[in-house]
Amino acid sequence: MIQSDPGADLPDKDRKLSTADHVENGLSRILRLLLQELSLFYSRDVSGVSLLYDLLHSPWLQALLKVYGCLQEFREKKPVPTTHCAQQLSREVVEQLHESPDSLEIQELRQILQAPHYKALLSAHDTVAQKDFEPLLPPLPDSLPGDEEATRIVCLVKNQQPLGATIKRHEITGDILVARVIHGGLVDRSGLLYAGDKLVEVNGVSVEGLEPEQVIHILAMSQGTVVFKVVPVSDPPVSGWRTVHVRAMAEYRPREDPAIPCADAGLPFRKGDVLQVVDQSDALWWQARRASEPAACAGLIPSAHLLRRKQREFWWSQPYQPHTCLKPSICEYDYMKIDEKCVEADKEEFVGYGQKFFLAGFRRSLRLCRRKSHRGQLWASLRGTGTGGCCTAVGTPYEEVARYQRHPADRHRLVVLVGPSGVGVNELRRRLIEFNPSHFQSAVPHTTRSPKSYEMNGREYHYVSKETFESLIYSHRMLECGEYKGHLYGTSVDAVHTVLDEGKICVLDLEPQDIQVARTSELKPYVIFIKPSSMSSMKQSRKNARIITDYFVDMKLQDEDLQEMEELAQKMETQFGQFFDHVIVNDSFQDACAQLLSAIQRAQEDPQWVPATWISSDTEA
Ligand SMILES: Nc1ncnc2c1ncn2[C@@H]1O[C@H](COP(=O)(O)OP(=O)(O)OP(=O)(O)O)[C@@H](O)[C@H]1O
Repeated sequence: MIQSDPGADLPDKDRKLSTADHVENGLSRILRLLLQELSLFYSRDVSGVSLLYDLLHSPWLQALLKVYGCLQEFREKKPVPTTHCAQQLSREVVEQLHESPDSLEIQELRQILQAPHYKALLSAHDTVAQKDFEPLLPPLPDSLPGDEEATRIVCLVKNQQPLGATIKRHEITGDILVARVIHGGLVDRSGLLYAGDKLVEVNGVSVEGLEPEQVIHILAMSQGTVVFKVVPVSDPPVSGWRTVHVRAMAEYRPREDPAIPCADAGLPFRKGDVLQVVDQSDALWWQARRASEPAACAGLIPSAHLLRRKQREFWWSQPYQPHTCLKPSICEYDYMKIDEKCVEADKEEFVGYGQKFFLAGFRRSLRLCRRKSHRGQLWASLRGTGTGGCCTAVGTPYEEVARYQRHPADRHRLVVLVGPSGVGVNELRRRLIEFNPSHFQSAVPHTTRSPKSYEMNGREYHYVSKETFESLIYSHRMLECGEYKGHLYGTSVDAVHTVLDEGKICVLDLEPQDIQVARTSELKPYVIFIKPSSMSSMKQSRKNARIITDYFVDMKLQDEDLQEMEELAQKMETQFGQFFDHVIVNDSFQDACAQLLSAIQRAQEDPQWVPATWISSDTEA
């Protein structure tokens, strides 16, 4: 039917037409011929042909092809305008029509020629014909004083957003200068003002001798278009900064900072927020936006140096407080006393998938040793944290981060659960492992106490000598450790590796002050904070809950315990929130379990922000 050469099968007459006219109306012609051929099939009722016939016959396609044909024709002809002054010609015609005898046709023609859209059409025609695309600038005056500074007039149309620039007064000259241009703001997007430009006038008002606040007032009062007269800076700053992503390890509230150059331009952030730093050209104030809002206008944040200084000042201004943020345990009540047997006798076996599984790392002695405020001199001295607790008061304010997505062939990331005592960390971890023991597992802890008759080395614990245990601490192979009833207990990095090397996901619970020890490129931990729900719903959901303390097991939760749990959770978040990758509120068990499962899946499969050093050490390795 249709060949690549459309004229090949045509009779001679048509062939001639086809070559002669193909520029003029090629496609319409092909369509017409196609329709002719289709009409044969159409009359024979061949299936699908009617659809094609109707489509090709449709008026819109015909009109489109006509437009296409005309455009092609004019493209070939390269038309030149008959006149460059169609408007003038039209005016003359209208005048002459006034003098002509009146008739309906003349009235109609006059109306057409005087209609605004027709006049606009002729105006556009003349502009194109005269190639008049540039605005005409007035000629420069002949006698320009030699010392006159070149000025620039900048017009900006204000919308609801701020202009996105700050100004300052030059200390010596008193000039009002643009101090900084905020990335992504109106001024930045206009590309017309730069840091260092000198303001001469704002909306026709001279700014000479004015204070920056007075200039701001003029700007605030102006509506719509703002006109600046500026002396441009001789070398506009070139933005050559590499954009970096950082995790805020501290909190910042610009409204409460009297030192910020412009509180409105400040970007508030909380611990753990990931920020994209777009400008570090100023030693004190950087520009950043939230990583989750890449299109947003940037805001001012203190530089790392400045924030560290602020942290130090704040720290010294605080009255001395013993580190009460991590209480050893919940209050004691007169329930069943712990004896040596119940300390060790947690439910550690279960049957799942037709197999018998053993739950290591759930023993009460291990959990109790974690809570002891006295965590051993050796551990404390190696960690440099005294008795543990609020060690991160002054540290790196921003941690550089990068996107990391685990390769399916790589070892799984360690999953760390953290939460105040009694919130349900243990129960959630136990349920997770019972849900799929071939996928989730806990690490087998170490202890210096001797094994009981029914225990097996490497099952309940790795039983080691005190010397071996201490050498593990010295060589930084212990993730956590504590002392209980004169024995050392702890979890080693190697025990975690054993689980990971089996292709499983290792799920640990750690005290928050131990998270930093686990934060290595080797383990790439994903930290989930388990948070208590509101007091009222906890009172409902925890009616049958039982907790253990330093002295009692199966203690019923009282209102004071719930209150204490809530306070402790707040303290943990305030102090260690920067390390939490995810937060789960443990209200209903079912929901919390489902959230835990999906968070772990995301951690292992989706891209996540991790410290940049984890990635660089991977690349170097
Ligand atoms: N969402 C929940 N709804 C009802 N009960 C819960 C919920 N979460 C936990 N519990 C119950 O609360 C009690 C304490 O839980 P769990 O032992 O897991 O706390 P924990 O955070 O591990 O603290 P600890 O380390 O002190 O044991 C248990 O009896 C548990 O069954």
